[in-house]
Amino acid sequence: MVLCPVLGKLLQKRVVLASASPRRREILSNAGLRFEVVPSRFKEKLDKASFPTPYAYAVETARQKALEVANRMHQKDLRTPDVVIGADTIVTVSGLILEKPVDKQDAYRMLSRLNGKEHSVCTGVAIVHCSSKEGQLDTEVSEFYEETTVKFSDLSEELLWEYIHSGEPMDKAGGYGIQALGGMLVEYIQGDFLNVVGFPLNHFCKKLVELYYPPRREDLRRARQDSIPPVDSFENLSDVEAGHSEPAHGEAGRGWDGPGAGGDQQAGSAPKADGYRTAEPPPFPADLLELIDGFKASKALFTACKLKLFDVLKDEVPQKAVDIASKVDASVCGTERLLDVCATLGLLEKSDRGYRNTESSNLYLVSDGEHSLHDFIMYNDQHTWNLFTHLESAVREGTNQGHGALGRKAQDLFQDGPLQSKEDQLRCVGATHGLAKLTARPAATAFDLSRFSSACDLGGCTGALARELAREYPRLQVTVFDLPDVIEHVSRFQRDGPETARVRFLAGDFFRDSLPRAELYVLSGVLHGWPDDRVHALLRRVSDGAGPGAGLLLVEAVPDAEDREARPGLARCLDALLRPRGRERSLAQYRRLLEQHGFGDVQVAPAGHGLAALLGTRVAP
Ligand SMILES: Cc1cn([C@@H]2O[C@H](COP(=O)(O)OP(=O)(O)OP(=O)(O)O)[C@@H](O)[C@H]2O)c(=O)[nH]c1=O
Repeated sequence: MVLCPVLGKLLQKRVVLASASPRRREILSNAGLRFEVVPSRFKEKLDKASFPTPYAYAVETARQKALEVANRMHQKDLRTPDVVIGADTIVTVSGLILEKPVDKQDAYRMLSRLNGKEHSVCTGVAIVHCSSKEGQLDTEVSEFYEETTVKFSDLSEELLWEYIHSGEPMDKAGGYGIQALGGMLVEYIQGDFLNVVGFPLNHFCKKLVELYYPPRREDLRRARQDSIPPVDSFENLSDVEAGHSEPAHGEAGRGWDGPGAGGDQQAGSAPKADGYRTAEPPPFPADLLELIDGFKASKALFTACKLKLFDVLKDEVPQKAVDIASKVDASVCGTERLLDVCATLGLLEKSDRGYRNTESSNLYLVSDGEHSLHDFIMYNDQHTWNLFTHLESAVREGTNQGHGALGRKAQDLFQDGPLQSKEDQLRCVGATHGLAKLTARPAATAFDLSRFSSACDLGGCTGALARELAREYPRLQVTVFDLPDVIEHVSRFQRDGPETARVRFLAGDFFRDSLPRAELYVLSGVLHGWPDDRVHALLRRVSDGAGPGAGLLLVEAVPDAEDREARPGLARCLDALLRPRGRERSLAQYRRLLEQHGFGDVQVAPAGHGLAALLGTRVAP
């Protein structure tokens, strides 16, 4: 029985596996393929340095292995095979290609390099379709590669030698066999297991589908227009429904021993259940597909930031993938793919000379830049990403009570208590700083605050807003009041400027410690993070400390109808559902809060990016 129908396409053909590897033979025969084995005599001695990437080397070696067998069989047998399959597996670590060890010392060197680290296993595969014309061999090669990441545990010398003495490493790329004793060395893998063992069966089947069931021309045309990759599933295919029996060769649709493949399917004219006739296909859902792919784009950005790709590329000089890969300690083929994705997303510029940052990436994505959003991105990767995996239960239960839909886990993510580690704290402070830099200026200039000579920014973090206030109002002295855990990290984010001298930092808890005296209190992005009882407690304290005529400036995201149509508003709307302790409030609710606590004459102004500013004046009690 053949689970993958496309393998049935090969049943009528003379298929040859050009490999001596017992693993490849086993994988393919377990899948139900019938084939002969003719090991290749091609010497694996291509000059590795002449290939732009390790996978290009593996693919070319696979191609040469298969072609050598095809040529030899054609000359000797006079009965040319229909299909010859060649493969080559290599291991790459820190830009170095490892093949099979030549002796035990070599195996030791390889395994020591892999010890405790991640590496890539890449298998190149070539599928050679052969035909004979007037005694001449004609070949058409299709090739691909698959990459899997493997992580080794920290292994002792003793264990490494014990493994080497078992004899297992000697005929295996990288000096180990994941399918046997070597499995014990491996902490985790990402990707196709069989690819590590020596043959990427899943990708092979997909490739056969591509060859034997090519997409209809109209789909190809549309896909090209919309730059959406074709769907690559090999399920639900049968000879009858596909109507093709031979592989297609690119646009030309050339076949080997039958009519050319790749032609259009017969377009029926009967209306289908969805109301469209097959001859008049519905509009291509490009926007929808872009939306479906949205999370991949975010994750690509997160990964590039995590690897600090943008730091490596902050100089103007373009760099090649291979150099970047070694600087970020990642596989060349993986890095190259990620770089290409970043270029497609407009985060990098790609030219013949290599890759380099765009202006905007230099500004926002380099980790130590003044306007860096690196910490904010990392925060999203580590916390928000996880949080959003709970969206379905939050929506089902419709609660943001913390112990409701999300349980303790989500509470931990938004840290009700003290932040867990210094590193976490620093990241949170950096994330807040990056965001505050974006919103500080419009918030500081939403109203004329020149009548105040002192201000206190409660929960003002690194002082991004405080500095903008001090810059805008030359006689204003600003105190930033925040938790000791936050103030501790503030110096990391300070830049020199004439306003610096008028900004001071004070550590304290605004729910417990006495608040500094000031003519203007500022609460920017604070209240939405607290439930009503805490908000009232805080506003009562501010109100008690404020003399008549003192101001209270609130800056908050306000979910009014207009805002919800904008994307940031949408995201915040979902955030609010997921946050365990905070609360979304309308403009009217914030206004009422101010008035309830003795701040009258409330003015409202937009503060940019979906934020609103409210300024109330303390009336005499
Ligand atoms: C990482 C790993 C590799 N291998 C074997 O390593 C050989 C690679 O060498 P190759 O040059 O690609 O193939 P070959 O064995 O020389 O055969 P050939 O195709 O004739 O060149 C293949 O055997 C693979 O299974 C395993 O069995 N398990 C593993 O975890």
